[in-house]
Amino acid sequence: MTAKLIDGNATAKAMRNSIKERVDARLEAGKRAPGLAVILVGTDPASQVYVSHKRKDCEQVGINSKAFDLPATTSQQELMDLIDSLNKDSEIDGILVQLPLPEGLNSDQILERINPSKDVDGFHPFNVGRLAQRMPVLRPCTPAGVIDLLDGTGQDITGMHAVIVGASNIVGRPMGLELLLKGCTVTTCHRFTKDLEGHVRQADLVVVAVGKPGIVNGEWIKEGAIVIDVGINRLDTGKLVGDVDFEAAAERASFITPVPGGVGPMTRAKLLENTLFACEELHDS
Ligand SMILES: Nc1nc(=O)c2c([nH]1)NC[C@@H]1CN(c3ccc(C(=O)N[C@@H](CCC(=O)O)C(=O)O)cc3)C=[N+]21
Repeated sequence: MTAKLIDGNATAKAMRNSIKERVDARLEAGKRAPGLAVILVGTDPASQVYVSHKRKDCEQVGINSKAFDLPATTSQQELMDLIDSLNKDSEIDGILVQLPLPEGLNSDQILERINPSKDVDGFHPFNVGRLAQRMPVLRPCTPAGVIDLLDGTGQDITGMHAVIVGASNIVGRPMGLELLLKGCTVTTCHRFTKDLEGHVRQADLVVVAVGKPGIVNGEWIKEGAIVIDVGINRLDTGKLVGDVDFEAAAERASFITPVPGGVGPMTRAKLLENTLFACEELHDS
């Protein structure tokens, strides 16, 4: 392997430590702890694991997490009412609705109900619009975490041709906005893209967020390119892998994120940072 590994675990840990210090300083100054409401609807096992991680992360840095575990039979109206009450709750700085929601619930309508100042996922159209217009407030956690990882490499990505694979609302689209803001020339590929290989071969920076192991062949990576793998796929063997064929990509890349231990831990750390930001800058200032 010739690529340097981008260590998301270490970067996330340093970020949590600094968040903890800032929270402790608040408490010493007699201010309240930041509060995060974590809402889980239904019993999807993967979602249960993710949510329990997020709650532990909060505990570790001194953020008060308030758990709402709702049955899969919860109605749209009940969930909307819960959001309304959390929007009004002065102890709550962030509201996280774990996705995907069970079938029958309209997640777009629910996410749009969250007060934009409590939208610590950065999914609300207000926050996406602010980012699109170069005035970010709360930024989507995964793309913002990727930017921190890129900053950590010490490479200047200004003017790079960035190719994003995947155009979801939660990663691909905001990732393009973040990279534009960094001065990249951005290409976004998606299910209708005709020559994925041709685009990836041109990229100085590749960000892959599809959720399909091997969607990017490692041999497509240009010599010296930076590779960011957002995919998290559990194989039948139990092994976690990303979307990029890691071994072959690492032969060519200059920097590459591993899975696990790359982007995932940063997504979680950014959620904590957004919650503290909402508390200090949007609610308690
Ligand atoms: N409202 C909402 N916000 C989210 O941010 C959100 C969501 N819903 N639904 C699900 C996805 C997925 N997601 C992950 C975050 C961190 C890891 C993570 O830390 N992964 C570890 C591995 C953990 C393991 O071993 O399973 C790693 O990559 O090293 C994984 C997945 C956030 N999501």
